[in-house]
Amino acid sequence: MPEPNARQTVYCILQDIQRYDTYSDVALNRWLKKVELNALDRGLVTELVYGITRKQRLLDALISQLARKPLEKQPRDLRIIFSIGLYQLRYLDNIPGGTVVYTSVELAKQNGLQALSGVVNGVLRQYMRSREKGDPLKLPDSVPQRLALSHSYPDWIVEQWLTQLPEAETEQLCEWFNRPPSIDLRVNIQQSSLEEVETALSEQDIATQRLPHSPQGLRLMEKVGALHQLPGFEQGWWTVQDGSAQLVSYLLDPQPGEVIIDACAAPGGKSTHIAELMGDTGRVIACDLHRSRVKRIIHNIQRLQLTSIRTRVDDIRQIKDLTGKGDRVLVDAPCSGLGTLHRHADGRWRQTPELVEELSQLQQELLNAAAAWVKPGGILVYSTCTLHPHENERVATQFLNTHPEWQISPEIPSFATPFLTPEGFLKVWPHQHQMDGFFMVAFNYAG
Ligand SMILES: C[S@@+](CC[C@H](N)C(=O)[O-])C[C@H]1O[C@@H](n2cnc3c(N)ncnc32)[C@H](O)[C@@H]1O
Repeated sequence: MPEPNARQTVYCILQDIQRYDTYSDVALNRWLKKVELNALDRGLVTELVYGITRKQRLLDALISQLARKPLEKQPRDLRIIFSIGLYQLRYLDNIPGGTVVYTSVELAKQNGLQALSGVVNGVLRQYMRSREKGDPLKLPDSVPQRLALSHSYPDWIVEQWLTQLPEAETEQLCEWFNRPPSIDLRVNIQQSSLEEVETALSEQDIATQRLPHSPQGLRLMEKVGALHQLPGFEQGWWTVQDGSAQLVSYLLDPQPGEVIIDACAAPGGKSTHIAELMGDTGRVIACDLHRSRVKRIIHNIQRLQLTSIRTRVDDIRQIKDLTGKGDRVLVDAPCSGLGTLHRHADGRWRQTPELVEELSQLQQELLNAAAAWVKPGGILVYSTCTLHPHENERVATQFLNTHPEWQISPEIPSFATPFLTPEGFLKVWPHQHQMDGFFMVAFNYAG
């Protein structure tokens, strides 16, 4: 392998992603551990890998428009070099065009594409020339395709959003998910307080802002390095959890001494929040299908020094002994993650309408199974971090249609008003509320 520098590292990472379908974060972390780069170069590698992964559709369209041969007739590794060059020219204003062309041509020479280095030079220079007359990217007329291409999403995702939002808002949402994600903390009120965490962070010059809807929430206002090195992490003063995910436990509203069952609990973000809200009294039963993921719950419980949570590895559809045992039950279901696309650079390319339908079926089964665990008079909360109605509104409506003894809880907590839909569900839209996309609903058992 040629000498590792930032762009060569990006090339190797994108090759791994392309050849072995590796997740972008997995490939990035593996390579960043392997090569020695300074902080500036690590930042550039991260920006290029995530940025190119997100913008691959747009970059492919540019390559097809600028190169003589269609994309599928070019060597696969050439696409990587074009992408690295074009992404820098289009999005990284601080890197001079000449540097981008030179380093891209060098990449071609060093990676067995010597014969094509002239093509790399030609395509990148052509992009720079045509940009002087306007955007070289040609866009289709149809609204969904235009939005999908110009913000680099698959058509079906944008088409889906357009069924729920006006065009201008859909565009805002597309832009929102292309921005770097913010990081929110949830303060563990058993071990610390908002004020204590704010002070400890500000002593290290880390600015925070309180979250308007989450009483335990703080947003980090600038980029920080390794989160586990921040003050209070080892002592269990806080957990990383987005503001919208924090709302779920408030909707569940657990009371001290109650029995709460968290049906899909790993890695324990909501189970631990529930235990904190109950003052670590009563019992939280945290179930999950995967043993490896349950280990992560246990790890989090230990760090947060909570004693009221018991874990259980099981497919919740097979569990019989919890029937009628829960005062409140949470189903934070596995989902397509379409509300957290800003956190997963390849999320938009990995999901498909078919997978959404499979998930919708599974979600229905999980909700039906967990409903049997609620005591008469109890509460059942269903939540997801997706914005697809087939995983949200449709699952909830189908549940109500097939379970006449359940209704949407008529008591709407005051924090919930901004998110309330006409049907009585709560939906957090990122471009409106500046948080991850989330769906949640509380049901009352009247039986
Ligand atoms: C969205 S995640 C839960 C996140 C968690 N509530 C939190 O806040 O940290 C969904 C979880 O459902 C689990 N799961 C999927 N199918 C399941 C099943 N049949 N039974 C139990 N858990 C399941 C997955 O392993 C995954 O950990």
